[in-house]
Amino acid sequence: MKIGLLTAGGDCPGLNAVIRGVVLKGDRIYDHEFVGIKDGFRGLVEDIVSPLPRQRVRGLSKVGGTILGTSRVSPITNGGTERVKEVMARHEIDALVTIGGEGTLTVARMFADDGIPVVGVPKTIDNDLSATDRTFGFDTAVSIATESIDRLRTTGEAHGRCMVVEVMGRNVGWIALHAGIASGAHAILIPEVPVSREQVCEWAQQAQDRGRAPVVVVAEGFTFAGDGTQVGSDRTDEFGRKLLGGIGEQITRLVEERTGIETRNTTLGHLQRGGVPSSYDRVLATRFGTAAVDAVSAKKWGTMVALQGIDIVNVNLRDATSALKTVPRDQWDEAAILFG
Ligand SMILES: Nc1ncnc2c1ncn2[C@@H]1O[C@H](COP(=O)(O)OP(=O)(O)O)[C@@H](O)[C@H]1O
Ligand SMILES: O=P(O)(O)OC[C@H]1O[C@](O)(COP(=O)(O)O)[C@@H](O)[C@@H]1O
Ligand SMILES: [Mg+2]
Repeated sequence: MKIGLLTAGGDCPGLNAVIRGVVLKGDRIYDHEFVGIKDGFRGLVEDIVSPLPRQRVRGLSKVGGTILGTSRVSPITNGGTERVKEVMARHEIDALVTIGGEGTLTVARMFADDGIPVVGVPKTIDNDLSATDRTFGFDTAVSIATESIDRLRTTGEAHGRCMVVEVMGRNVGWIALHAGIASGAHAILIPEVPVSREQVCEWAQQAQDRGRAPVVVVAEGFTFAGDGTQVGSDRTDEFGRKLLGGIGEQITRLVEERTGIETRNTTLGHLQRGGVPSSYDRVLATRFGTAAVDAVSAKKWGTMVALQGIDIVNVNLRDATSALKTVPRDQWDEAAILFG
């Protein structure tokens, strides 16, 4: 079989490990041939396809980013599945492995519905995909955020300041929750649980009153109770979504104005996505890659590889994309007992 690989959406530590896993097992066990599709769906509609022999994936499991490049170009609004079928036919591609988050996998589902042979691999630092217990990239992002918060705490303590840390998480607060718990934050603010301005200031004040330098971790998609609108700029990504960012700065000013505690904001941004994947993410990504090529070989079209417990399984793309995996309220409540 000739198999086309692409990575789409925001990049994520572990993408290269998946590519390596697919190609190595596909070459050694099934004698498949591989091609790389450049920059996600852009390469599929603009016909940018090149050979992906096993020599190209050497030593890749520890390399950040993606050798294939990524983008947020939509194939649906750029020629649709007819164009995709045309490019696949020109290169005699029998099947696709699409590696991406909920957006990419939604597109993969549309492809499968239209008869394109496709298997999905879930990726996201946000950990917001249903039907898989974990996605690779999340562990790395949480480690980077935790280490950063630990560092911010010591400088905050030296100056007696409140430190606000904005982490990624457009729709869900998994990174904020895990990094916040790991680093002992005094408040963790996530999109799933709007909180009032008064409550945030009260937590900061309580920590200060106990002689601590307050640490507030906020996911970029958090909104104050009653506000509803996420903070971002008027710029949009390639898919037209507002670029988020700025809630950390808003909280910083709020806490300083209302409590008088000197406060600083740090936005971690793309530091959370760059660089080498953790060993956990390398292992998960490699397992996903080798399972994906098994699924292709077994013609399990319209499915996605997933982690359930300690097993890698195949799930229907429809189940994986029907709802986002948000932080359950009781998990946030568990952490909130220690706030302030
Ligand atoms: N419902 C949709 N209809 C058409 N294209 C979509 C849809 N959802 C996602 N896409 C395309 O897939 C791309 C990847 O999705 P995105 O959410 O950006 O990344 P991720 O796959 O990481 O979630 C989007 O930028 C967009 O071009
Ligand atoms: O700066 P970019 O590339 O637009 O990405 C920002 C987004 O990437 C993410 O980390 C991951 O989003 P996707 O998984 O949808 O790519 C979001 O939390 C964040 O809003
Ligand atoms: Mg997405």
